[in-house]
Amino acid sequence: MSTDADSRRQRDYVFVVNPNGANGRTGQQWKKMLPDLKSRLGKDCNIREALTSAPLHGVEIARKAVQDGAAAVIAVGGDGTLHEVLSGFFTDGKLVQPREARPGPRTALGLIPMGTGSDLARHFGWKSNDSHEAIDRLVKDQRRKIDVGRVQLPDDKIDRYFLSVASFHLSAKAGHIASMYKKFGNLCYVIGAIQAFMTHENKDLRMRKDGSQWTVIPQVTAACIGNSKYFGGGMKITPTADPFNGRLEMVTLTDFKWYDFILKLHTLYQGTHVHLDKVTTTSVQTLEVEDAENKSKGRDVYVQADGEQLGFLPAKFSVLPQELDFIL
Ligand SMILES: Nc1ncnc2c1ncn2[C@@H]1O[C@H](COP(=O)(O)OP(=O)(O)OP(=O)(O)O)[C@@H](O)[C@H]1O
Repeated sequence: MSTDADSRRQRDYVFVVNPNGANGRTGQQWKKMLPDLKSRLGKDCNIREALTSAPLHGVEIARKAVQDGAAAVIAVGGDGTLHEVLSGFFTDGKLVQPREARPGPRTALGLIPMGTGSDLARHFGWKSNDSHEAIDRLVKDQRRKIDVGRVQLPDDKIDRYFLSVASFHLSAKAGHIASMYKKFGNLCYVIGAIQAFMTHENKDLRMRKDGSQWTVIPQVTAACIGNSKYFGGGMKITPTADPFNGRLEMVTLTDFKWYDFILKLHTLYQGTHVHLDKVTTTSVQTLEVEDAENKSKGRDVYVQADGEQLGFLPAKFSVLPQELDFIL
């Protein structure tokens, strides 16, 4: 039997805000939008505000909210904040359960996009930094089960999940460098790519797709595993990825030289790079990857997901099909 306390808790909407996102703009915009949010949503649910105090704090806040039986946990910030909140929903590849069984739908994930890149918002055609549009979505509360990508690294401290794109080698190193230049807005991704290329070497990597035979892929420049289409602040890197089809789209760039990037950069933004000779595409449910030259100790092939640097190969990528209620 449900109690008054249960039904109140079911209506908790927990907003996980990164006050330092987008160079501090997220915190300012959040303060501005709060009165509108309270007046449009506050009648039907309890608005709980939780500001992150450091990287990875968002994982903890989200996990506790799911365990407490919140109706929704909403990431307020960029793809990095969304990545943390999403990762709080899972442990060991399974959805975290509420401490006490309760009636009603499971906790849903929502997003108010206010980051630098906001690549997941781009996939859905949502505007970044448009609080009115974001509140509309929360008020309508249309939920759909979305696929969730998972990345497992032997050394990573936490379980990692992604909704946009995970990748390794040049793209991941570029993303890592870009994160240090967020004050330049979307230009940070160009700076990241140029700097990463200066010390980059294409590498032979061993890969195993969907549990089949291991194969060496020679001279890999970068490989991207997309649950949705965009990364790097608007590059349409996995142009046919669909977060509702139960699979991940993999795009591998091999044997790229520095001048290929200059000549072909525009194709990455248009999504037409998949037609180039040095690019292959496939769809996967799991992918295991290791450095063919230096199987266990190599710390030079970077791995990222949703723009967050996670560590280095070896890594395993997989999809949890239609696992999570997402507010569209
Ligand atoms: N309170 C905090 N102080 C410092 N860093 C934080 C804090 N909370 C979260 N972070 C870190 O800030 C990073 C970036 O956050 P976020 O994604 O919200 O903004 P962004 O980088 O500007 O946007 P995008 O990821 O869309 O480009 C994440 O790596 C996250 O771990």
